[in-house]
Amino acid sequence: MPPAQNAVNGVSNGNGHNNNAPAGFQRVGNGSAPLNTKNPYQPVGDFLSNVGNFKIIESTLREGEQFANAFFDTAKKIEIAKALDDFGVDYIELTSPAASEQSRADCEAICKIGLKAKILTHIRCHMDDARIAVQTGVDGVDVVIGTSSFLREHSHGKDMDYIAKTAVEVIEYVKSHGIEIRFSSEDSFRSDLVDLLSIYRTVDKVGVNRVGIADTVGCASPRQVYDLVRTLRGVVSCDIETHFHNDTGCAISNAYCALEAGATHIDTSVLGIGERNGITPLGGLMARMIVADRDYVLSKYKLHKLRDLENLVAEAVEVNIPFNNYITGFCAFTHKAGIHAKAILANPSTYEIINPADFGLTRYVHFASRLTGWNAIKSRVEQLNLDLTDTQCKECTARIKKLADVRPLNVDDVDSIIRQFHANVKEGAIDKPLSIPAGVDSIMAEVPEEASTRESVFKKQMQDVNEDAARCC
Ligand SMILES: CC(=O)SCCNC(=O)CCNC(=O)[C@H](O)C(C)(C)COP(=O)(O)OP(=O)(O)OC[C@H]1O[C@@H](n2cnc3c(N)ncnc32)[C@H](O)[C@@H]1OP(=O)(O)O
Ligand SMILES: O=C(O)CCC(=O)C(=O)O
Ligand SMILES: [Zn+2]
Repeated sequence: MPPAQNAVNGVSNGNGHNNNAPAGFQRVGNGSAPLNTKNPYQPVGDFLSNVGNFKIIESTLREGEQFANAFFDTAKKIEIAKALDDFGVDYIELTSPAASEQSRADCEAICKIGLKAKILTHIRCHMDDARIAVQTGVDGVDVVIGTSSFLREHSHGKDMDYIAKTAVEVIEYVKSHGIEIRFSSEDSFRSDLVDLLSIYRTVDKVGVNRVGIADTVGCASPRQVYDLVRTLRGVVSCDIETHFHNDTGCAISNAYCALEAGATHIDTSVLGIGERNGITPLGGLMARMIVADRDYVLSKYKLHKLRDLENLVAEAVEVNIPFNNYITGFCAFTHKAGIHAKAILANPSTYEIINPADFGLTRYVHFASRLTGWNAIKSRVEQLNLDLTDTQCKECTARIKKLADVRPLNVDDVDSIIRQFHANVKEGAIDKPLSIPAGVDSIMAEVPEEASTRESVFKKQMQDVNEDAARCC
């Protein structure tokens, strides 16, 4: 193992977890955390908060199928359902069996696999859909109907009295088949609050298992979410599910605020795929929640399967994983600036709130740039099993930076400078000018201006780092 790995792995956070979490990091919400330990990242919590006790309704096979690029054949749906189940999601939501003959057949097929996760299907608030749904073998039915004036007028044309009457009919019918039932108002945040609370109270009284709040157009802010969920928590006794679109970039924070306010279930999809730019991504939610309650998240979800799960779905819908994706983006755990690199090598908690190892991933120190510093270069020198004094490392770093001021470098360039510098030192010829490493010119010639190509060049460099076993830890 290269010395730099020891340097990083040897750090203790002093809280009894070998997790590189900030000192004093403590679990909250389970009654086991010492009350006198203050954790600055501790969620704002009270007895209604479910930040440390939530369930995931995974909707890649329902909301995700509404993503513009999605087409899942039966085999792919089964593969994704099994992967989600293996990851540990609590529920898997499937497209309405009323959508098409194949949707119905696929729903039945997935119900027969015998997964641990409960299987749900998602239908309109209509007896015709309910009749089809209960025949599929699902564990639960998610019923939805728009309650905002936009949707009441332009989508289904029904008033609140009709909605309440039909909702009660559908709920009682589904319940009579011994199947779990959820009632949700579509476009909840643009609906009248009195209408909303009234319909939720009605369905709660007839024994619905969950009510759902949906930010269908992605307009809600975290504070609005908190307020609505907290108000609803005081009105119904059943569970509260929430569903957040990401049009204005709040899907993860809204999910988190919903849990703080007392919601019990969060809808997700892998990579956030769904209508328009989608909903709360499963991986992003995991990133948020592991910071809030690491023990709970690790006890429920196989986080090291996240990358494969995302790759599976990304391939199925023919998209790339974004470079800045939560957790699995190619530079999510790469540290570049010298100040960061030095501190990371001393203790990863300095610049990381999430431990990549929790997700089976690795952190990297990027040292082939003019922003590098002698500590990063020293670590690389040690990885290369060379011996240079600190003063020599500083001199070598100065030479690397000089070249990096002129052109982009890759790992081979830096290694070549280090090796040549080392050879000169051993020859006693430290002042000998370094020749420009072979290949730099041709590498430069291959680097066009577009950021996307730069990303792929950097990606390749990071792969090289990986292959060279130059991992930080
Ligand atoms: C916000 C969301 O993502 S909700 C979930 C969206 N999911 C889907 O739409 C599933 C895929 N959809 C489909 O396959 C089709 O739209 C079907 C089978 C559901 C309906 O198809 P069609 O009968 O051809 O109707 P179409 O799609 O053109 O219009 C929607 C119909 O549902 C009605 N409707 C819309 N929402 C609801 C609702 N929540 N509850 C009851 N009826 C509704 C509309 O009034 C309209 O019926 P109408 O044409 O008789 O007025
Ligand atoms: O059923 C729900 O709660 C959500 C439906 C949906 O996808 C939405 O409103 O965006
Ligand atoms: Zn949605």
